[in-house]
Amino acid sequence: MAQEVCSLKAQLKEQEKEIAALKKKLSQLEKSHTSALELHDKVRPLTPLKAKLALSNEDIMRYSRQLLLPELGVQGQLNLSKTSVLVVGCGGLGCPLAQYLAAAGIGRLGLLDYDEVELSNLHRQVLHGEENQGQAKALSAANAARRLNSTVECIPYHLQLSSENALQLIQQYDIVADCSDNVPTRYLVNDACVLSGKPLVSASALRMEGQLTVYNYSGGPCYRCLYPVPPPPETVTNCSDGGVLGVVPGIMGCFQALEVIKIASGQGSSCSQQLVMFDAQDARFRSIKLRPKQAGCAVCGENPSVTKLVDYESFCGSAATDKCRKLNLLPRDQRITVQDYQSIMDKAVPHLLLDVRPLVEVEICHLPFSLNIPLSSLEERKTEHIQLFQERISQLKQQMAGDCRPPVYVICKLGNDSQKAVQVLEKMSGSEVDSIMVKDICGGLMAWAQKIDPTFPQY
Ligand SMILES: Nc1ncnc2c1ncn2[C@@H]1O[C@H](COP(=O)(O)OP(=O)(O)OP(=O)(O)O)[C@@H](O)[C@H]1O
Repeated sequence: MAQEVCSLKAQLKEQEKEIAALKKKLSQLEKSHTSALELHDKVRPLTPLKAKLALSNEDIMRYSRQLLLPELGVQGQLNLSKTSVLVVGCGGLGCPLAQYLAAAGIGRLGLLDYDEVELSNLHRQVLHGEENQGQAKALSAANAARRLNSTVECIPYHLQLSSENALQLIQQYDIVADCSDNVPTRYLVNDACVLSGKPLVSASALRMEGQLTVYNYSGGPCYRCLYPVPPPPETVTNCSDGGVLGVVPGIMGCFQALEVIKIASGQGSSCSQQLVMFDAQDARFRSIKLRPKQAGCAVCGENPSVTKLVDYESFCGSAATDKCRKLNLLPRDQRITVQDYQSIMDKAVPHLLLDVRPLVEVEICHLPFSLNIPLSSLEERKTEHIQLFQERISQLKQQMAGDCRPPVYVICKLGNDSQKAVQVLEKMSGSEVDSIMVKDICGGLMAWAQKIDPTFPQY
């Protein structure tokens, strides 16, 4: 009895400790979530930004190292303090951009993003920390910018920029920075900037490369002058498909901040009608002259056909929130679900599992006993890969000891490349390779991770 009481008391003590730790964590979380900034979930009119007539002693101390530059000086700093900038997207580009604009003393910073912070963002979205996971990116970025410089007015917008709100929002700012990652948003921001007469500092980053230009500024072209027609959605790669080294958007976001600061302070940008390209592999910047403003441009030309914002998702054939595009290339009977494949595995039905991802992804994770032949090798009919495939099919045939066609199940990350691989193999079946029965596994390894094996890594 006494022993039982002792053990219960010990358990109680342990639980009290856990409760105290949880209370501490809760209060820290509450503090970080309510830290002074009001999160805007719709567009409201802003009061005009007050122009500073002179720098305070504190301003002089804070900005002394940049005030010493003849290119900036006191007037340039005062100009910065009366400029407002809207940052569209608080991700890989938006974070470094907002950080340097806040540090440099921009007057007002609108930080807009519909998304929340995730663990896979942290390698490049440097204003967010581990404790911000699940928090609105706009709020997390605004809190971080304010910690850096509390004299900057930061306005977090937790909303998606759309045809309904873009003009009202953009009209309230002096300069717009496009830090988004999708084609419909690029057209939307461009058109809204042209219709409101605002300069647009635009950048992008993918893998080991980045690009930057300034649109709709000092008589230069707009995005539509260069790209009148959107690219087919299936040709567009984003960071979650193609990957990106965190430093690359870091460099491009800093470059955007530089151009914004030059425009805001009155020095002007030399990136209008110039495309700057950064190659991280060669550590090289190159600059090419772009075509000038086009008289026939649909939005900034002489007789524009776009005089108000349109439906950009229909125009581009993709949505701004499409994190991963799902293609539907095959009929239902050529596809199986991850549950079907699990039962094939459980019943030990003889088959070949073909993983068509690039080797770099297979090294991150793969299912056991899969054969890796990247889609590109199949498309190019790489001899050594085709031979390897043939060998595995012959082994499978021997194992099956019948005259039916050996089943091949094709898998990739999301179920898009696997469908393309099925189409390639279908064409090869019976002529270039032995006759096979080939099917795609719907949703790929990410569906496997979500529906079958929660311990399988999601990347
Ligand atoms: N129309 C839009 N309105 C508001 N925010 C947008 C819009 N389009 C894109 N964004 C935001 O722009 C940011 C772009 O950041 P980034 O390119 O680093 O991609 P990400 O979506 O965070 O990353 P990942 O693709 O790895 O999930 C994202 O946070 C995204 O939510």
